[in-house]
Amino acid sequence: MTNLKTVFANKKAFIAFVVAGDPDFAACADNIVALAEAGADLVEIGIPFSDPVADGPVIQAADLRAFAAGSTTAKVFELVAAVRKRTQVPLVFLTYCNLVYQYDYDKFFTRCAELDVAGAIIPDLPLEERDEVKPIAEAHGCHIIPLVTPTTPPERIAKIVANVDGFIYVVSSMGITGTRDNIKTDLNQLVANIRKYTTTPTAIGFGIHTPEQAAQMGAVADGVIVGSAIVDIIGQYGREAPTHLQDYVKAMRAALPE
Ligand SMILES: O=P(O)(O)OC[C@@H](O)[C@@H](O)c1c[nH]c2ccccc12
Repeated sequence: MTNLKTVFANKKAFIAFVVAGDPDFAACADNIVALAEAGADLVEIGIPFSDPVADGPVIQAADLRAFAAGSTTAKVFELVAAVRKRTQVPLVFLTYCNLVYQYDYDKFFTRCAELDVAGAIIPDLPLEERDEVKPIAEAHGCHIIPLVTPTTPPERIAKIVANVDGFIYVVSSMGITGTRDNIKTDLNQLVANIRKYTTTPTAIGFGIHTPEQAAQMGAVADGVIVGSAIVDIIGQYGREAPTHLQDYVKAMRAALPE
């Protein structure tokens, strides 16, 4: 099983997000391989969900393309199996609570372990319910990646990051996913608050799309996460997406601090 520590070892991490099955399963596998080859250190695979409450229009549209291509959780696991024949890039899932619950926690993380998926980001899993699933994930060697937002109070940050490894997802801004030109949160302060309680790496996501932002956010945290900008390239270029994705990832990676 991939140790997520390696993702952050001796470098800032570039983390790319795609929606599984967007625009179809074959193209999605090619896109993930292209992202990995261009230097993405970790790929977040979104499992399409009918009510993606934290997602903006770009990712919602990708979910719809994936559903039109016949996406189901079982097919997403098949996609990962196909991807695993082509790349060993570290992978995590991003999806919502109900989907994992419905698939069955133990079955879900058993499959993850078999396919070397290092964990899951579940944005609607509250801290209060985390113990329902975290021990099961960990029994399979998988991480539950927690999220900290600009309004999370310090006492709650302490609880959220306790006994967590993998990484901490630092949400840059309130609201939903989507590119933003202005990120106003004091992320130095937010990351400093997190680092008071843990040495687990941090990665900032939500809104990041330009090399300038990658440079700025990469100076604050241990990694940056880009979703909507990548999904937008996939939506725009279809089958031609891989070369465009590679150019984009190379430019973003090059902008990250050493
Ligand atoms: O799309 P953005 O603004 O680049 O943000 C990253 C994001 O797409 C990815 O991590 C993500 C997709 N869906 C989410 C739901 C909640 C939190 C994070 C996510």
